Amino acid sequence: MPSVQDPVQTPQSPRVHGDEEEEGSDDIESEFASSIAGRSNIVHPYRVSVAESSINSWDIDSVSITNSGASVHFYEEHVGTPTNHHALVVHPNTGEIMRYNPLQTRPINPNRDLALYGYGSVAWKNRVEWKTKQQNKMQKVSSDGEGSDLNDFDSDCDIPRCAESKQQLSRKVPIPSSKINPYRIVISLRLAILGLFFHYRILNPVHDAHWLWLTSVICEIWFAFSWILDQFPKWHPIQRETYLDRLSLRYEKEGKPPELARIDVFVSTVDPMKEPPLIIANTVLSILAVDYPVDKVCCYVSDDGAAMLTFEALTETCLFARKWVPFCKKHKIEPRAPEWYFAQKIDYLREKVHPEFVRERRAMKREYEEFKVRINTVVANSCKVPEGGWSLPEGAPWHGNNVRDHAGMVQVITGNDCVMDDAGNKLPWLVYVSREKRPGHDHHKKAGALNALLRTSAILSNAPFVLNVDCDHYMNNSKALREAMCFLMDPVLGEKICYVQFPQRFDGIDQHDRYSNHNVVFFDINMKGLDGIQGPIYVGTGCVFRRHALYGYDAPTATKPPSKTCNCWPKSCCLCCGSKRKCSKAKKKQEHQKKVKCRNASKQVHALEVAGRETAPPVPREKFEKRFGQSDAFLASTLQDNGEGCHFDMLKSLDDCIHVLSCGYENKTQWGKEVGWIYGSVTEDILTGFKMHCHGWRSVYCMPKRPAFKGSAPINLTDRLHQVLRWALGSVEIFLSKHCPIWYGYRCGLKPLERLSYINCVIYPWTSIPLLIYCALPAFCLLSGKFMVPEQLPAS
Ligand SMILES: O=c1ccn([C@@H]2O[C@H](COP(=O)(O)OP(=O)(O)O[C@H]3O[C@H](CO)[C@@H](O)[C@H](O)[C@H]3O)[C@@H](O)[C@H]2O)c(=O)[nH]1
Ligand SMILES: [Mn+2]
Repeated sequence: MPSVQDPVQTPQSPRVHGDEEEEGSDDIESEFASSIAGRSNIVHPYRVSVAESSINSWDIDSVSITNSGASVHFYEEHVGTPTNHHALVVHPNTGEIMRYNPLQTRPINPNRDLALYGYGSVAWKNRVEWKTKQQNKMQKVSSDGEGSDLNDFDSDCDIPRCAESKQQLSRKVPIPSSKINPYRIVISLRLAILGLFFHYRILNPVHDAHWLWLTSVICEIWFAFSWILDQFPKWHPIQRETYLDRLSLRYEKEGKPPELARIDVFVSTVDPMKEPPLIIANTVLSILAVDYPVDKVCCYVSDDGAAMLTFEALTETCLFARKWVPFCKKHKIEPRAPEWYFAQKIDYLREKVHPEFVRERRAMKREYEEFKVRINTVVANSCKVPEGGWSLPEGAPWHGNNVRDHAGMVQVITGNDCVMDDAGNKLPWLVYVSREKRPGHDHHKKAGALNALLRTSAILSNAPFVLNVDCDHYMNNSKALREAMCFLMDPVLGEKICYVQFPQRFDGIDQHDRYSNHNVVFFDINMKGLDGIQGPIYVGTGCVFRRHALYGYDAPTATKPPSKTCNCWPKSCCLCCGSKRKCSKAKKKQEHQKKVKCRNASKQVHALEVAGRETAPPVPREKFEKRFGQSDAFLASTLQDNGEGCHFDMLKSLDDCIHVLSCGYENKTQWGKEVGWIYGSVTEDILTGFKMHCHGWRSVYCMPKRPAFKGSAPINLTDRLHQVLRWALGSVEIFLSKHCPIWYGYRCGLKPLERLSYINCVIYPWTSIPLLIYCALPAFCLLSGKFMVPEQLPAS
């Protein structure tokens, strides 16, 4: 029996603002009608198709038809079902109460060209037919023009360029000593005063109120300790500067295909009511329009809500991207999330903008308004879930009808040249993924979702780098990926870097930042300090990872041979070469590794790697399976040369994807323990970054002048308190787990000061206890008539 969802009670995803401006009405029906009038070529969702097709209709009849003209037109009476089986809904336009038959399933937009929904497990279209069509299309595709206008620098002369292309891609910018030294002096002074203070406190107990004195001293010691934990990692902050032009010179040589590394972008969403589709659409659009070679970017959206609304919104987004992406690239606009771009006011006269741009911008703004109307329509329609749930036009039910119990879904919405933009260029891949959910399984929230994406993307695109963003964090700087590559692709320093973290910046926060959403001390001071030690902690979004580090491998050690024998990534090097010869360097390394005491955190990795080298090929499969699970496709991908483009059989890959998305896949594997995002805390981000640092990796904090990502922060007190409480609980979970930085991972790659800062991260919620007690002490003093310091000062 399918679950019954009462459409009257289903909360509606908030409507987007701004779409009423142009149409002069706040009414969905009229928005819809006027947009139809303006754009006859757009296929619109349900309302019209309902009137046209009685088979797929909503079968809604009016209960109190007083003035039923419009509604009768839209909602047809269903005679087959008794009226007591009908559900009641309020008509969005007239406000009258309607009935509709909930037992009918309703397909997603049946009028749209089915190919636009892409290709995957939720596709109803004949797969073979689709494939042939795509192959024909692929043959017609001319080479793509992307990458030529990516950097605006002058083409002065070639010789300096050559020299420049060999230079480092980034550098540390020292913080002027005039700034940092006063800070250090103050810290030292405070430390000295603290010493004197405790000298006095400990040597002068209060004899008639010993417990009062002792409690207060314990609290004070705790405060001093947590202050030290907080200050010391800030001792040596650094800043960094990137050279995007050198990156381009090195990896985008004229006349050659760009050699920039491929990157998979992970966007996670869970609840379309809390994370409205328009927000996700903006994030996805900013990613699709990124300033990076198109065939090097794949965007994966993980939908833990398995919502057809999200899926539909993404297909709409993909349609709009065909116009939006060429516009962004032509005019090099920032940011590439339309909502925020159009929110910027441009003074055309003062900035002397070209009239053609003004015209195109206006036209694009209109397109965007219409896009918003379409998203609103999808949102409005999604509130009327029929009892049988959503269905696909061919009659099969939508897998996600039961959010807690459904099969995995993968749908490549754009990809394999399936969708070109209006300028005739390819669009980056956009893949919709919803992992399998079954009752009784622990799905591990965001970490579980990201691990599922990590496996799926390994099978489909297997890019060596992975960007992770929350669905409400759009890319504010279209060069953000290039910024990250200045570190990760640096020939000297790059190999040791596991991730590049960008600061979290937020829009829409009140002027005084009353809930401290900006977290200035953390993002502008602490993280810079950590960058001077071993690297910033991972904060869950706006972070570009090395896939290899996510697989739980150790950072390359200093004894690593300086040059690679093949064009592949460390560790898997020997495996993927398929060579049986054991070069002397490799032997030396093995011997060295035997001498090195096995690192606590990575015993299995070492075992696997050493075994892998000794017997390559074949790879010791059982060990691999114990670590990564049983998918052949996934195991093969871990050994693949990451520099290669992806060639795969779509049909076979989708089956493999469904396999790795299944909820039992991680059983008896190292996923969430040593591999991928680590489970065991709601702040999976801190834990995951911590494990990487324990493996000896370094991370980098990148703060481009134009903020790389911007997100939405909670702007009401309840949400903010919930968020802060969740973070604190996450820290407590880590503190009480085996991964507590106080005792975990000694004799591994974690530097002592970095450890201090992680200890600070997991210990801070406990400060609430001494704080509470300390605040209560004066009350006790009053009640007991005693005091916590001796009442007579010691005789001098
Ligand atoms: O079962 C789940 C739960 C959450 N998410 C996604 O996880 C992200 C973060 O969740 P949210 O509820 O927005 O948490 P916030 O407190 O706003 O997020 C901050 O804190 C989290 C925990 O430290 C980090 O993971 C985030 O990146 C960071 O932005 C969102 O994109 C969600 O869609 C899932 O995909 N599946
Ligand atoms: Mn969030």
